[in-house]
Amino acid sequence: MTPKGKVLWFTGLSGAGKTTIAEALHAHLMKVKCMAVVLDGDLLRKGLNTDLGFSAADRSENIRRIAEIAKLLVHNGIVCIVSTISPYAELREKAKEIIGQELFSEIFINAPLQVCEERDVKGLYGKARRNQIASFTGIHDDYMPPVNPDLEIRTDLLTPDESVRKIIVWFNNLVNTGLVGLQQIDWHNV
Ligand SMILES: Nc1ncnc2c1ncn2[C@@H]1O[C@H](COP(=O)(O)OS(=O)(=O)O)[C@@H](OP(=O)(O)O)[C@H]1O
Ligand SMILES: Nc1ncnc2c1ncn2[C@@H]1O[C@H](COP(=O)(O)OP(=O)(O)O)[C@@H](O)[C@H]1O
Repeated sequence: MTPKGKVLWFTGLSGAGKTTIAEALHAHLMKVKCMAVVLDGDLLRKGLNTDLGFSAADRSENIRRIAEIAKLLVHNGIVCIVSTISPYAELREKAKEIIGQELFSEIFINAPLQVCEERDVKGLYGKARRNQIASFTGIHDDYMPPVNPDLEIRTDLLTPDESVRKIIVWFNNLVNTGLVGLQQIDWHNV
């Protein structure tokens, strides 16, 4: 079968669990010899997207660039785990258009704002509440939850392990029904 990858597009508030789940899922996929990469918005903003801030226009450009990279990767049969807030429905629609509907799955990493704020992994919610950072998603800027995501993970109700397991079960089902053809690494024949 021709390998066809998949873009697993994680969306959710800061602190919802996107990075934690993306890294664990990536580790699992590599363990089972499936070529996978993580594109993390926060990390890309330190390099490729260092010129961008958090205005609506900059978030849109951020998502456009990430979607273009994901498109290149997925067309080479690579599973691409995208981990960005991508707060507006129109941004996620645009990403889906760039990548192509059948290669794109939207995964809502969902925890209520109050839970994310209590976690405050990076201290950013505290800073946002003190107005030390502007346009913070959930505080001064909107987050529009997906209406009909392909999968929703409630990280306030599940442990990180349970969350990753739920995605793996769902993903394995896509593979078994032929909707994803994996690019497997055969280290013995490289
Ligand atoms: N104003 C504001 N709003 C939201 N997030 C902020 C902001 N300033 C900095 N950060 C940090 O940037 C990370 C989000 O980057 P993204 O590229 O995912 O954002 S977006 O999709 O373009 O909206 C986000 O990372 P995560 O916490 O991993 O989601 C934050 O750590
Ligand atoms: N089910 C879960 N899935 C992922 N993270 C969880 C879960 N339950 C609690 N957490 C915790 O929530 C925090 C999420 O942080 P992080 O992954 O950086 O979020 P994000 O990338 O969305 O900003 C971590 O401290 C993680 O241990």
